[in-house]
Amino acid sequence: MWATSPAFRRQLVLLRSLLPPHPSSSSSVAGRFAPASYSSGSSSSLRASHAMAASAATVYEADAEAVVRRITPPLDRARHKGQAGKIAVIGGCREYTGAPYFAAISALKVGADLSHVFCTKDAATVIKSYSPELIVHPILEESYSVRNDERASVSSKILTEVAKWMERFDCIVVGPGLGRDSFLLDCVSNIMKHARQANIPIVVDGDGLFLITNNLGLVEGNPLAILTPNVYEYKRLVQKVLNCYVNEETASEQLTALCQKIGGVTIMRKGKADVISDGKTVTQVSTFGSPRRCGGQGDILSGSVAVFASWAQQFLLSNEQPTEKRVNPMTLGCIAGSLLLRKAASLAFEKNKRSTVTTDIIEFLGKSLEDICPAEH
Ligand SMILES: NC(=O)C1=CN([C@@H]2O[C@H](COP(=O)(O)OP(=O)(O)OC[C@H]3O[C@@H](n4cnc5c(N)ncnc54)[C@H](OP(=O)(O)O)[C@@H]3O)[C@@H](O)[C@H]2O)[C@@H](O)CC1
Ligand SMILES: Nc1ncnc2c1ncn2[C@@H]1O[C@H](COP(=O)(O)OP(=O)(O)OP(=O)(O)O)[C@@H](O)[C@H]1O
Ligand SMILES: [Mg+2]
Repeated sequence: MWATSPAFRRQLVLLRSLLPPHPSSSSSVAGRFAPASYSSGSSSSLRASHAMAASAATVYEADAEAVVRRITPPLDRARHKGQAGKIAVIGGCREYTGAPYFAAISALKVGADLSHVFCTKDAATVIKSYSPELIVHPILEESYSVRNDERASVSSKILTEVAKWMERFDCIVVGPGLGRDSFLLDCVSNIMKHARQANIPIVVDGDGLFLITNNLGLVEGNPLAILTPNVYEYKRLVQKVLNCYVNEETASEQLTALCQKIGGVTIMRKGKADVISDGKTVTQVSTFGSPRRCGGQGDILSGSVAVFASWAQQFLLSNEQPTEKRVNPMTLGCIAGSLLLRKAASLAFEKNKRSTVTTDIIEFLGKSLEDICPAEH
């Protein structure tokens, strides 16, 4: 049984060791963890359901605020530009310019220093006009703009152009507003392979999930890959990988199985609660956000997760925990990103009610982070 396995116990210890000591510190696991359904999400430890004796896919309610506080780097005056993170979004085509913009600007608003967008030429001018803060590379091409006999050379030119930048990025987000053009997706597959070789963490969302669902080799066995499926994207993944339908009664087991079958990846299944697994533990963030389901919230999430995942990696590296004792930084990134989006959505809804849209939520990312983790303390 996973719940009683040494690896499971190690994960519990790791999650605890990352977080600050609990005021009512006790050696018992029960003193530190509580069933997910009892959790307010505001204690200083990660809470779990049914403690150690629980079933294989026990779901933990993360103390997401503690995670955010822990991994967010201080605003150290000695730091230079770039040290708080350089993020790239691969997405943006004729149809979609909002999604890559939301993801890239959210990365900046959360605290990254630089945010790039690699998109098609059609999308680039539009995205630039939304914001001068973003660095926009109009390099992707769709089938309609490339002759058959030019495809190989255009594809290799695109890869060369992105590869020039790749090593500088702390995380890339593949998919928001990417579209599903076959030539463009082939080029993006090459970019993903290159990112993997360079050990760059990668958040796969939107049409990036469409791409990998049909080409699992792009993420198989990659511990630096985070998949953030919505309800449709999850359904497609489960059907493709597990060859069955989504079953809510065995939801956490199914999520764990999905991660294990793909191998090594972290998956955040978005919904009423965001449920996160790396195939070993299952954690959820269920802090209430907003009842508005306007399009684009997943894009904010992917940009935010990219920043937090890179901060979590840095945090764990600089705190020198032995490898076998490390919490998965990708999981921490998902937990933090989910909480921040939900807090911002809640504040935006309080102000705008039914008219709340994605840009309103982005406006509150700063305040939400400030409330949890003040810039000056
Ligand atoms: N403001 C913006 O720019 C925003 C842009 N956005 C961007 O939109 C893109 C799609 O993401 P989404 O979330 O709408 O697709 P999703 O929920 O999987 O599917 C819903 C239904 O639609 C269908 N379908 C979708 N795409 C299709 C296609 N190309 N061609 C054919 N069918 C397609 C799909 O059908 P199925 O695939 O199941 O057959 C399902 O039934 C993605 O790049 C995202 O980032 C969003 O982030 C929101 C804000
Ligand atoms: N039923 C729900 N109740 C509460 N929050 C939800 C619900 N569904 C989604 N969310 C929140 O909205 C965020 C975005 O999830 P959603 O399923 O809308 O993604 P998406 O469809 O990929 O979004 P996008 O329109 O950006 O593509 C999730 O992180 C989650 O916090
Ligand atoms: Mg989406």
